[in-house]
Amino acid sequence: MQNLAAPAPLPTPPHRTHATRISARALTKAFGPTRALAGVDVGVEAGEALAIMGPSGSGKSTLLLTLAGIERPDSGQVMYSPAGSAPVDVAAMPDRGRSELRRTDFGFVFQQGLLIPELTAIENVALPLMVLGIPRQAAEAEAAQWLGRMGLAGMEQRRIGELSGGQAQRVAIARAQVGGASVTFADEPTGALDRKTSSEVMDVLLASTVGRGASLVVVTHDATVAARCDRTLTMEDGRISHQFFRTQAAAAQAAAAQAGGTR
Ligand SMILES: Nc1ncnc2c1ncn2[C@@H]1O[C@H](COP(=O)(O)OP(=O)(O)OP(=O)(O)O)[C@@H](O)[C@H]1O
Repeated sequence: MQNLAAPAPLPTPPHRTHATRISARALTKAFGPTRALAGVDVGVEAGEALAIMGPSGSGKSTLLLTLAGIERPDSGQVMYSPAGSAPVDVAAMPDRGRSELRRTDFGFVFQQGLLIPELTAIENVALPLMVLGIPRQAAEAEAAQWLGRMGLAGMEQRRIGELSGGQAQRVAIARAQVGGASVTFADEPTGALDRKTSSEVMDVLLASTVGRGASLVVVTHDATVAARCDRTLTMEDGRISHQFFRTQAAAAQAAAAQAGGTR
C-alpha cells in the first residue's frame, strides 16, 4: 500500500447537522415470487455512516440500490433532501431524473466493476467531472487532488490492472467523491481485501464521506467494517430485524426524530 500518512488534507469535518438526507418509507420490492423488500423504513442523516448487514439474500443490496434510485420499489417512497433544497421523491422520478441525481449527488463504491480498466487512475477519477461538463485539464487537476488524499500520489498514470486491490478500491473511492457526493453508497467495498487493507480502505472511505459531513451507506458482511459506522441495520427476509446505534449522537437523533415523527 502507498503511504497513507501524508495525503493532502480533507476538508475539516463540520459538526453533524442532523439533517435528514434520505427518508424511505414502506419500501417493497419483489422479483417474481421473491420478496426482496417487505416493508422497509429507514432514514439516513447528513454526516452519518450507516451499515447494512444480514444473511445472503436478505435484501441488503436491493435496499441500497433502491435508496440510490437504481432500483425502483414496487411501492413506498424514497425522499432525498439535498442540502438547502426541497426534498425529492427518488422512487417517483423518471429514469432521466434519477440518472442525473446519481451523477450529481450520489457516489458509488462497489466491490468491483465500476472502474474502467482501459483508463488510468486519473482518467477514471476525472471521468465523472468530465461527464458533468468540466474540461479535461480542470477535471484531472481535481482528480489528482483526490488521488493524493487517498495516498495514491505518483500512481495517477497507472491503469487499474496495475494497482493492488486496495489501491484500486481507493481509486473507486476518489471517483465516488470527486463530484462532492452528498451520499455515497458502498456495496461490499472491502469484500475482496485482507483485514489490514480493508481497515485502511475504510479509513479513507469514512474520512472522505462522513469526514466532510456527507453520508455513507455501506452493505457489508464484515462486522469490523460495520463497527466503524454510526449505526448498523440488520436485515432478514426483506425486513429490518434489528438496529444498533454505535454512537450516542446517532441514538439521540433517532429518538428525537421518532418523537417528532420524522424518521
Ligand atoms: N434482479 C434480480 N432478479 C431476481 N431476483 C433478484 C434480483 N435481485 C435480487 N434478487 C433476489 O432478491 C433477494 C434479495 O437479494 P439481495 O441481492 O438484495 O440480497 P443481499 O442481502 O444483498 O444478498 P448477498 O449478501 O448475497 O449479496 C434474493 O433472494 C435475490 O435472489
